[in-house]
Amino acid sequence: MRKLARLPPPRRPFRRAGSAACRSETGGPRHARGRTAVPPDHQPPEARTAMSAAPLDHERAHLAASRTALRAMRADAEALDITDVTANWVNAEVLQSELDLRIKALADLADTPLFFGRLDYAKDGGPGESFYIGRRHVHDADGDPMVIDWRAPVSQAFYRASKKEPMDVVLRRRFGYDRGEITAYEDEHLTDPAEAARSSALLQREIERPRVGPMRDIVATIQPEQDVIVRAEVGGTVCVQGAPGTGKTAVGLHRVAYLLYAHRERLARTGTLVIGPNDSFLRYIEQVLPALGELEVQQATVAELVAHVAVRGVDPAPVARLKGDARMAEVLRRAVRAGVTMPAEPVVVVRGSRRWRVPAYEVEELVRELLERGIRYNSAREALPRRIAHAVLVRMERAGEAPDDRVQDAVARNPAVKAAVKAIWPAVDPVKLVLRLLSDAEFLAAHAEGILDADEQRLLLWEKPPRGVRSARWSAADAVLVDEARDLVERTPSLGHVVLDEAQDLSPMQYRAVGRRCSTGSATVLGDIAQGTTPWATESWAAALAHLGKPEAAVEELTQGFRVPREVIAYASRLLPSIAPGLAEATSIRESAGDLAIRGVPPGALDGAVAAACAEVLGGREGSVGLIAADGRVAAVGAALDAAGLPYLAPGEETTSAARLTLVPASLAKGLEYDYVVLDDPAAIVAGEPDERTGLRRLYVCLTRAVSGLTVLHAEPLPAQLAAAA
Ligand SMILES: Nc1ncnc2c1ncn2[C@@H]1O[C@H](COP(=O)(O)OP(=O)(O)OP(=O)(O)O)[C@@H](O)[C@H]1O
Repeated sequence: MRKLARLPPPRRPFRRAGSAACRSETGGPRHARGRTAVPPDHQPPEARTAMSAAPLDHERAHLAASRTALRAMRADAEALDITDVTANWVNAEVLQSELDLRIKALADLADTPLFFGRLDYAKDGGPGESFYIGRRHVHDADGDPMVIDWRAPVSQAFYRASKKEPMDVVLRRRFGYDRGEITAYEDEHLTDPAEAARSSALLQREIERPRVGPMRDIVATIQPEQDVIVRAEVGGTVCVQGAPGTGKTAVGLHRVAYLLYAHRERLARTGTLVIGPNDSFLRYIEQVLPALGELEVQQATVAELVAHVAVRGVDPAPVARLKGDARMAEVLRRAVRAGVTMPAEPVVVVRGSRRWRVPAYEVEELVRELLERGIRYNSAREALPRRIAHAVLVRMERAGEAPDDRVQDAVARNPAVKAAVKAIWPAVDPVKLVLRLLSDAEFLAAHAEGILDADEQRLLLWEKPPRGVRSARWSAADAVLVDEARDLVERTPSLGHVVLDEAQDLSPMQYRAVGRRCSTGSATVLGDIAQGTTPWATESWAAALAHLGKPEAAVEELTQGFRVPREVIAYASRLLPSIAPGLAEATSIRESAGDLAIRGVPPGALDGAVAAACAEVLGGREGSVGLIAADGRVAAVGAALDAAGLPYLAPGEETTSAARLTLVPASLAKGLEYDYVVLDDPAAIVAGEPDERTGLRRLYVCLTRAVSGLTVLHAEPLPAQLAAAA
């Protein structure tokens, strides 16, 4: 935890009340107890035979017993008296807070199924062991498992076993729930050649459940290709390229939960961090890990990680792009060491009646050696006095003295040595250094020579140099430069694991900033090249991973889409040839037709039409509704909603069954999803960005936020790439 102290204070610990009720209220169709939740005519014969009451009663009894066992585990934890086992109050405090976390983690959430699956194995040709798979481990009074944690090795087969590779499983059973009660189950006999492979209706129902509130966990329905990423080794960095809605964020969060389970001690020491693009996104995802019992994960934006200066300025795109260029790292490296000056005078140390003289050329050798070793600036600065002291000690020994370590320490602290070190290796303030680089043309030229051309150097310089650190209008990219300079001076502590979401938007210098926070750990890098909407967005994962310092990372691709209906993703994918020519269109597990409506309206009638479309959707459908509009149109459509008497939320505010409409500026739509999306004026969204490709990418992001349907309204002609589809 010490290392985490360098991060901004823990953000909203993963806690929030109020979503549970709304989840159960929108938990899908209601069915009588004991009946499967899947309409009978959609069921294969195997599922229908599984509807008989007896097995359901058996499973419900196991659920009730598991709940009782969980309550007993919690009561045990609450009853623990730690006064006798702790040596002092500090230990007691630490132990008590761990205990409190455990008690919290053992809470039984009434509407969250304690287990969602069952695995049966065979033994000697007869029935063998069977395991219930759930969100957390539950054991009975004898310590025998009632429910196995989904992250345990045993549970892997639940996600990966198939007819082709049954992994010794004879039966996989999935449970359907309604408000915490088992209402259905579905069996797959993996070793039965007569049973045809089929897709799971329960799985489909779970995936298609209307969305309200923050992101949910997907433990019950993780897909085999996702599971491979979730359970990848902690030592290696994994990069996931995936089209919108393929589950990248979900996979990243479940990976953290998995790693904390499999390597809890190590990661508790070193820490884990989830990095997201903005605050609304972080609020949207913040409940997933607590729902999985993980409360100790930090989350931050890149801007928060590098908040060493107050950011008040905005760079024009070409300037920001240049400041984010990896070449800036070399300019900074040179500038940080610029103050190192070779000595002109010997160092003379007086001790008692003797004077010891280390000639200038010998001190220079020591300095050069430290420079070549490439250690951090301050480490070298700390090492130099000891090196000089060592040179003095050698002379003492030659003169017949027998100095010990204490003498070396004393010499290193001698005023003459200190003064020499101060002159040779002066202290560097990273903020002042960057300030000087951006305001002093000569200083910049001296260190950028051969790296940046004259035009680039001009671009970097502030038009009017600020008077000091406080009055400077620092930009977001400047803060990253300061972070780099700080790391050159003193090593940034590394965490055990970092999940970097929406990674495609980072500049090379931002990748470096994230990379130093996992330099001795590993990372999960998630993104989609087609959704890159910054002027410096990465064009290739190989380049991004190299800047991150993890060039060896494996790049996996997810192509199965869980969010966007087929018709909508096909429409949005019309943009792909213009925005990311190499990328394939995502598939969709959502088949239903009629999810897409494109409506042209007369000029002047757009605002009213948009409000009317929102009212129509709110009246006719359940789930959340997102109205996405170009940032410059938000005020106008907001006024239209007000006029129509439609209250709305801002992104990141939690939707509930009573407040389902959110007005989302296009710039904040990334990573979010809404059950139904009304999209205002695509042309304005494109025009809101500095260039057409970025505009089309922004539009691609906005078009792919919908879970069950999308209505596009436009008064201006649609962008040519979309018009073809319309
Ligand atoms: N295996 C799964 N089972 C059920 N739902 C899933 C599964 N995988 C993903 N989802 C759901 O699909 C939706 C999209 O997932 P997610 O936001 O993680 O996708 P993404 O790839 O990060 O999208 P984007 O690129 O748009 O940010 C979420 O609601 C998520 O819960």
